[in-house]
Order: sequence, then structure tokens, then C-alpha cells
Amino acid sequence: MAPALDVKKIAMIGCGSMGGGMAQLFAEQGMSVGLQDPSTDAMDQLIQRAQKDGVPNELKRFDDYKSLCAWLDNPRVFVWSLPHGFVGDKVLEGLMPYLSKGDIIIDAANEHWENSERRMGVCVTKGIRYVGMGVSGGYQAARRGPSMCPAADDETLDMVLPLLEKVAAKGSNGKPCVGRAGTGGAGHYVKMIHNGIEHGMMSAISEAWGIMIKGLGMSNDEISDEFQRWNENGELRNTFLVDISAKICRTKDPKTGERVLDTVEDKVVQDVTGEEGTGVWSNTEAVAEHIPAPTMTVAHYLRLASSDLAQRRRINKTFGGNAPPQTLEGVQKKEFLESLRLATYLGCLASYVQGMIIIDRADKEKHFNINYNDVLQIWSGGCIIQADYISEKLLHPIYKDYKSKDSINPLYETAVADEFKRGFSDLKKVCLKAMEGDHNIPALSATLEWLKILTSVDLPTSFYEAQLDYFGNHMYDKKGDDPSGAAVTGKYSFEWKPA
Ligand SMILES: NC(=O)C1=CN([C@@H]2O[C@H](COP(=O)(O)OP(=O)(O)OC[C@H]3O[C@@H](n4cnc5c(N)ncnc54)[C@H](OP(=O)(O)O)[C@@H]3O)[C@@H](O)[C@H]2O)C=CC1
Ligand SMILES: O=C(CO)[C@H](O)[C@H](O)COP(=O)(O)O
Repeated sequence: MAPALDVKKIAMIGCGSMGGGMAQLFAEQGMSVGLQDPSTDAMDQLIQRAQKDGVPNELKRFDDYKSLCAWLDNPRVFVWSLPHGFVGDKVLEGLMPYLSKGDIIIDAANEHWENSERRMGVCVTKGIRYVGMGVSGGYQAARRGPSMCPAADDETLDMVLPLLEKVAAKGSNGKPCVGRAGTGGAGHYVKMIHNGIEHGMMSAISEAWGIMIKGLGMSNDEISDEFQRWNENGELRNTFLVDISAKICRTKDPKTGERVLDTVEDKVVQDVTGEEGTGVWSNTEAVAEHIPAPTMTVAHYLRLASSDLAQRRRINKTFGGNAPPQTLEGVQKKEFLESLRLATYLGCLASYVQGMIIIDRADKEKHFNINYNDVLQIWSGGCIIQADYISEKLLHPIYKDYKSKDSINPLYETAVADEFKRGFSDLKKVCLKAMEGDHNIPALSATLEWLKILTSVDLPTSFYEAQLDYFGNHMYDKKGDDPSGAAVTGKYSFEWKPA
């Protein structure tokens, strides 16, 4: 094992919400932190904030790479917290003339995994170690302990992990939420899928909120209590997004006394502004890897459709209005809320399972050497998709004895199948009632369809396949003639109509 890094100085490049918090964390762990950001104000404010917080070590502003690199000891360690894409490339280009063999870059952006592999390639030729590392937990966690998902060669990880462990969140087992995600672009890949899962979970929970507020006529205080109950016990216990949902429902602006949620417009825009890429990328990856991941995909479509309020207004007008969500008729509230809790849980579980299947396929194709135990440990605290029951009770036992050549599909596991079987009728009941009342349930209904499709051995796609053969001579398999069931082109064609 390569010796752990023992550095007294570290550089933070990009001092926004995330970088600012992490810079203070490193400074609390005995390091002086050199700051670099285009905004001198951002750096000065960060230095003042650290002084106010009593951060014991120095945060020092640098206005150019040359002086920053001269100040750092060897090997130099840089943590990047930058917007994805072009910015990282420019920073690497700017730093390169001042770097030496053995220097380390930890790219903590939500970067595309291919960019991270490309930069790794550039760095390796100069003997520079590049770690592609997804970070999760938002700005609060960046300040108090994020969940971090680094990938690199073993030697580089041996060196950086002890440093990262010092600042990482702790899971409920007390261990740091950081580990060896894999090699190459695995760190950013896994973080990208983390965000895809996050989208599915957020949509399922938001849909449940919509049903409670408009379908059951509950107040936000009541909904807050309900989310809190979900977060305390059962399958959604200690689920970060459920926990913050309880808080969001209740929070009032101390200045105006207004409930903040009441003032929030129904537009999710960051996927269309390009501010974040992970939502688009994770869905693109799902399709490219031929993995049906409809819970996360429709969650993304809901975001996209929501983002353009001007378009929705215009279409609404063209259509002469729409049927707004109505009160759910004939439901027994307590019993229905229990079904809603289970339906939401299945939406979250489906998001996880779909994400794990994509990672598994990518791992085999892109040779990421994913370490699933470490990935689940990374997700066990400090991150947005933290969900104790799903990760600890269901997934950890499945991946515990994982060997690198194994391919694991959680849907082949009885423990996971039992969960979906147990909640299926509740999910169906919620979807039926919500549909009847014109509620928006993309992630919940997509989860239901996904389950129905993947558990079926008699789909209407025999008709679909016949259509394809009719017009395109695309071939089909005959019933009972394909014992393997593998996804390969069929052996038969029929001349449905001569040309
Ligand atoms: N916010 C969150 O909840 C999370 C964000 N992330 C990821 O972390 C990264 C940072 O996010 P976040 O902190 O929210 O974003 P911010 O926009 O708050 O921070 C990014 C910082 O990088 C600075 N920057 C831009 N160009 C350069 C450059 N050439 N050199 C140095 N600094 C530069 C920006 O300066 P300026 O504003 O002046 O352009 C800004 O201060 C992103 O990749 C994001 O996707 C990951 C997990 C959670
Ligand atoms: O990476 C994150 C959390 O994990 C960031 O909070 C990110 O900004 C969330 O954006 P999106 O919901 O579009 O992925």
C-alpha cells in the first residue's frame, strides 16, 4: 500500500457553495488552504466566514496559479469544485505548466465521467495523479461532512483516502462515507447515477406531496408530520429526502412569516439551463446501456416539462384549461396514507434498483472495477439518496460477497422482489386513485408499469415484434423456440404482404 498523504497545505479551486464549505473542513483538519476562484469577493468572504467560525488554520487567497503552486508543498494537492465541462479543462490547462510529477488533482465537480477519463489521460502522461470524485450532500454537507465517491488507481487512492476520510460524513455504522468507487471515470459515473436515483426519489416524494395537499386536502403542517412519521419508522426511515421534505413543509420565512414553500414556483430549471448535467447524462446512459430506468427517466421528463412555464401557460390556454387535481373520493385517509407511504417507498426503491442495474452494466462494459460495498458505504450518510432501509437492510447483504466478475441484478434477489410484491397493491391503489383525480404521478405510475413489464412473460410486444417484421422484415423468435430468452435477433420472418 502506498503511504497516506501527509500534507499541511492544500488548494481549493472553485470557492462556491461546495468548495467554500470543503475548504473550511480541510482547514479544520490541520491544513492551510490556498483558495483560487475568479471572484476575489467570494474568496475574501470565505476567509471572513472561516475566521467567524473559528476555523483554526489559515485560508489564503491566490490570484494566479503560479503563486498558488509555489506556495504548496510537494506533492501539491488540488481539490476542484468547479462547474462541469469546459471550466475544468481550462483550469487544467492553466495549472499544467506549474505542476510536477506526483502532484494530485481531486476533481470534486459533478463532472461527466468521460471528461474525467480524458483528463486522467492528459495527467498520466506527466505523472500527475487525477482523482475523479463525485461529492454529495449539498452545501450543508460540504461544510459539515459530505459523502465522497472517488475513483483512481489503487496507489493514488491509498494516498488520498486517509485525507478524505478526515472530512467525510459518517454512516450509521460510524465509518466514513468515502471509499474506493472504482477506477477511471467510476467516481463521476457513480455520482451521476446517484443523481439519477435522486431525481426518481425526489419525483416520487413530490408526487406524494401533491396527492396529500390536493387529493387529501391536508395542510403543509399535517404533511410535515406525515413525512416525519415516514422518516422515523419503516421502509423510509432515515431517508434524507423524506427528512428534508418534513422540514420544507413547515419552514417559514422569519422576516415575513410566510411559508417558504407557498412562494416557490413549480419550475425545475437546472437541467435545461445546463447548470447541472447529471440528470441528462444518467438518462442518456440508461438508454445507451439498454437499461429501462423509467422511474428516473420520467422524473427527468417531469422536470423538463415543468421548466418551461411559459409553454405550459400557452398550451393550457390553447386547450382551454385542464382538469386540475381533485379531491380523492371514497378514500379512508389513514389507510390511504399508509398506501401512499409504501407507494413512495417503491418509487424510491425502484430508483435505486434501476441505478444499480445501470452501474452494473457500465461496470462490465467500461471496466470501472466498481467496489459496490464501498459505493453503498459512500451512500450510507451525508448524501442526498441516503435511505437506511434500502441501502442497509436490502442492498448491503446482496452486494456483501460481491466478486468483481459477478453481475448483480437486485430484481433477481428474493429480498428485493418481496418488497415490491408486498407494496404492489398499495402502489396500484395509489396510482388508480390519483389517476382518477387527475393528479401528476409520473414516477409512481412508471414504477408500477416497470414492475408489471419486468415481471411479465407475456407482453403485448409479440404484436410489436409482428409489426416490425411486417414492414421491415426485422425477424422474430417463435414462441417456445428460444429457451435462452437472450436479446438476440430472431430466426424467423414471414412475408405478411408481398412487396
Ligand atoms: N450545490 C450542490 O448541492 C452540489 C454541487 N455539486 C457540484 O460541485 C461543483 C460546484 O458546485 P457549487 O459549489 O454548487 O457551484 P458554485 O457555482 O457555487 O461554485 C463554483 C465555483 O467555481 C468558480 N469558478 C468558475 N470558474 C472558475 C475557474 N476557472 N477557476 C476557479 N474557480 C472557478 C465559480 O466562480 P464564479 O461564480 O465567479 O463563476 C464558483 O465560485 C459543481 O460541479 C456541482 O455540480 C456537487 C454536489 C452538490
Ligand atoms: O449533485 C447534487 C446533489 O447530489 C447537487 O445538489 C446538484 O446540484 C443537484 O442537481 P440535480 O438535482 O440536477 O442533480
